[in-house]
Amino acid sequence: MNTDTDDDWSLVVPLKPLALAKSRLAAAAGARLRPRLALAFAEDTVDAVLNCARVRDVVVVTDDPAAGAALAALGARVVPDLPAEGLNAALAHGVRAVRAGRPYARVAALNADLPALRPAELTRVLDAARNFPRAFLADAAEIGTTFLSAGPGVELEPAFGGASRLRHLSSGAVEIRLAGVDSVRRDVDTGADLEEARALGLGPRTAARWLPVAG
Ligand SMILES: Nc1nc2c(ncn2[C@@H]2O[C@H](COP(=O)(O)OP(=O)(O)OP(=O)(O)O)[C@@H](O)[C@H]2O)c(=O)[nH]1
Ligand SMILES: C=C(OP(=O)(O)O)C(=O)O
Repeated sequence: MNTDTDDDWSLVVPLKPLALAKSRLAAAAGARLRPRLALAFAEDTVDAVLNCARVRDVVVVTDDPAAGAALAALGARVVPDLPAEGLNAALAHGVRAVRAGRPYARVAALNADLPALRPAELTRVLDAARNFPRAFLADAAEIGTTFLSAGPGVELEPAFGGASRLRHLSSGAVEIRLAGVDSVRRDVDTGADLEEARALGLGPRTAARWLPVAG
C-alpha cells in the first residue's frame, strides 16, 4: 500500500467573505477598515504559514474573489467554499481537496485571524502535534481553538466555533500544552485582541493598517 506520508504538513485555512468576516471588530475598526483588516490578518497568517519549515502547502477555503487572488499570489492554493454550510464543513472540504491528491497527507486546520503568527512557533506546534493522531491548540482565551491536526489516515473531525476547546477535548483530540507559542494562539476577534497581537508583533500587512494611537 502506498501511504505517501512524509514529515511535511498541508495546512487548511478557512476564510469567510471579507464583507462578513470579523464582525466583532466593527466597533473598534469601523465599517471601512474591518474588511481590510480581515484580509490583512489572512495575508499575514498565510505568509507566516508558507514560511514555516514544516509546511508543504496551504489550502485556503474561501468564496471571496479578492482575498482568494491575494492569497493565491502569496502561494496558497484557493478552493471555493461549500454553499452556506459553515466553518466545519469548509474545513472538511479543504482536507478532502488536499487528500484527493495525497490520501495520507498530514493535515491541520488553522484560523485566518492570527496576524502575529511566527513561523518558528508554528513549527513547534506541528512538531508536538506529530506525536498524536489528532491534536489541537486552544486560543489565547482558553475557550476556543486556533489549530487542529490529523495524522495520516485520520479524519480531522473539526468542531470549531465558540467554545470549541472542550468539544475538541471530548472528541479525543490531544491538547497541546506548550509555552512560547503565543503567536499561534492569539486569534483576533476584537480591538482588545488586536492590541494583544500588536504586543506580540504584528505581521507587516496588519501593522500597516492598524496604526498605534499617537500620544
Ligand atoms: N471558509 C469559511 N471560513 C469560515 C466560515 N466561518 C468562519 N470562517 C473562518 O474561520 C475562522 C474563525 O472564525 P471566527 O473567528 O469566528 O471569524 P469570523 O467569523 O470572521 O469573526 P466574527 O464575524 O466576529 O464571528 C476565520 O478564519 C474565519 O474567516 C465559513 O463559513 N467558511
Ligand atoms: C471558531 C472559533 O473561534 P471564534 O470564537 O473566534 O469564533 C473557535 O475557537 O472554534
